[in-house]
Amino acid sequence: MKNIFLIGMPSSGKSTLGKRVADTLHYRFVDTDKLIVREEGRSIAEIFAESGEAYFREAERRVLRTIRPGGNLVVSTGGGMPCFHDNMAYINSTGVSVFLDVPVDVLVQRITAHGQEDRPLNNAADPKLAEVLRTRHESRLPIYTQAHIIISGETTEEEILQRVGKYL
Ligand SMILES: Nc1ncnc2c1ncn2[C@@H]1O[C@H](COP(=O)(O)OP(=O)(O)OP(=O)(O)O)[C@@H](O)[C@H]1O
Ligand SMILES: O=C(O)C1=C[C@@H](O)[C@@H](O)[C@H](O)C1
Ligand SMILES: [Mg+2]
Repeated sequence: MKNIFLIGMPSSGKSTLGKRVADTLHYRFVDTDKLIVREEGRSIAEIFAESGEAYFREAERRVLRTIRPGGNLVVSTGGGMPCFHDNMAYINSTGVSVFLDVPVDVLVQRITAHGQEDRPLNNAADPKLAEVLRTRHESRLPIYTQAHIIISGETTEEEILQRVGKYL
């Protein structure tokens, strides 16, 4: 039994699909953004504004290291988590990683449609949102593509289950 980590850009569906995969497999579900918010007693936007991004990235590093191999967990990571410290190496040694590679145009549509008030680095009101996301996607790809499994395009819970099953 292995942990399953979902990684990818903001709004790629890590939290939504991660919960569904966990329910189907009867695994526990962990969302690292939510763990940090609970631990800190404040929103991600507040953490960034009051303590800065470096503080948030350190909290991510710490929370990630509470996850041990073989925990039967589905972990939805924060969008930037794999790209800081040596988090991607830790993820890959602690479970199976799945990169949800959703096109940036789709991310923009989702963020604009649903609003993401608590996401300081992808603000729906930013007129340059598409440009910002495109640049970030490109710079993060070398890390995201270290995942064991890469699923390109909009995906489903079934596809994730099938690809993980085949990989294992
Ligand atoms: N496969 C999908 N098809 C259509 N909409 C989706 C899909 N997955 C997620 N969404 C929608 O996109 C939005 C963002 O999804 P979600 O919160 O799961 O992304 P995330 O990767 O966890 O983002 P973040 O990094 O900001 O936490 C939600 O409103 C969700 O309903
Ligand atoms: O892409 C990012 O760097 C982020 C994504 C979110 O999940 C949050 O972890 C936070 O808003 C930062
Ligand atoms: Mg999420």
